[in-house]
Amino acid sequence: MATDFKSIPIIDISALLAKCDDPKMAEDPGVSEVVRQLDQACREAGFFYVKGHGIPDSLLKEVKSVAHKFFDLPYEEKIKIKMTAEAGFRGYQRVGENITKGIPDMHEAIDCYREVKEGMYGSLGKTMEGYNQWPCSPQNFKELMDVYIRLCTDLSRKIMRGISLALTGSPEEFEGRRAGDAFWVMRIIGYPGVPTADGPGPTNDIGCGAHTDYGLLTLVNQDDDITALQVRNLSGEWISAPPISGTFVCNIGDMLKIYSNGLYDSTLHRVINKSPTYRVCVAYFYETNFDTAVEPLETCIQRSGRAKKFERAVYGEHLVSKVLTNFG
Ligand SMILES: N=C(N)NCCCC[C@H](N)C(=O)O
Ligand SMILES: O=C(O)CCC(=O)C(=O)O
Ligand SMILES: [Fe+2]
Repeated sequence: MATDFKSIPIIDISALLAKCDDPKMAEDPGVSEVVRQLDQACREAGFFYVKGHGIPDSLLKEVKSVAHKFFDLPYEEKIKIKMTAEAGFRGYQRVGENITKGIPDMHEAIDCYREVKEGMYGSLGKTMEGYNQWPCSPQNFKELMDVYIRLCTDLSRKIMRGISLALTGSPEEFEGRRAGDAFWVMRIIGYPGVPTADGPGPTNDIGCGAHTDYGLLTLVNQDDDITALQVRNLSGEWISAPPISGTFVCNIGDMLKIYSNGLYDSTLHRVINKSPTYRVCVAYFYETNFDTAVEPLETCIQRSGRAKKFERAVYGEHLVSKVLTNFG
């Protein structure tokens, strides 16, 4: 459950990463300290920054820089990779195309998903079947994103081992049939700056309306210098998550809320770019296996000292229902 947090904690996870695949990791004092901080942040805010994550700052910056270059291209160029239902909702969407709670979001984006081959998940996976669409320009776009996705997947798996220890005492609860074959989503997002006297700008200022994320854990790589991401605390105040160079902003998704029986919540957040400058964010979403049925973990039911709070949900069904409402 979220509390009345006023700021979002920063966690140095290097000690966790160092021992992450060691069978005795749970006994390591450095790991235990990271796990304690993860648990506190997840209970209090559902949001935290991570540093000491091992992904080079130069890569974080390059990913945002190619995103800027893509969004700078003329519309005719960007629309060459237009998102369509036939492509499994992969590709470019223009400003206002994504809908949150009935209101068009003032962002444009490229949506990417783990590949879903024909028939892979039967009728459950049909909507998401397709291949990612990559722009020809900037030239190294796909190669760079492939590397980035691989590193984010590995990092998320390791953070989830820490979260698993915090919730259950075992590092492995989110492996195997739960998330051993993790589905992932990546959104490369651009938020126009506020209108200026001499040019067109967005028609409202909500870059992305209040929402929760869908899966287990999100890694947000946001532009330096613009504060736009806001997180809602228990009293309904919006707390800013300003950029901290070299870090990821991490947050909990709906599937982890269910697994934890509400010990951790998928916190509401939104994006408002009030600056005159165009803002880019690359959000990586680490999810369960596509066809996994998610339900509260027994240890979490016990620890939360109450009955099962959520019904089982199939991640793929949750994703598909979101995608279909996002794009009407
Ligand atoms: N894959 C994720 N988490 N995407 C987040 C997008 C949030 C906005 C979307 N229209 C919504 O209402 O969910
Ligand atoms: O732009 C951001 O900082 C966050 C975007 C976000 O919340 C999302 O895409 O789910
Ligand atoms: Fe989000």
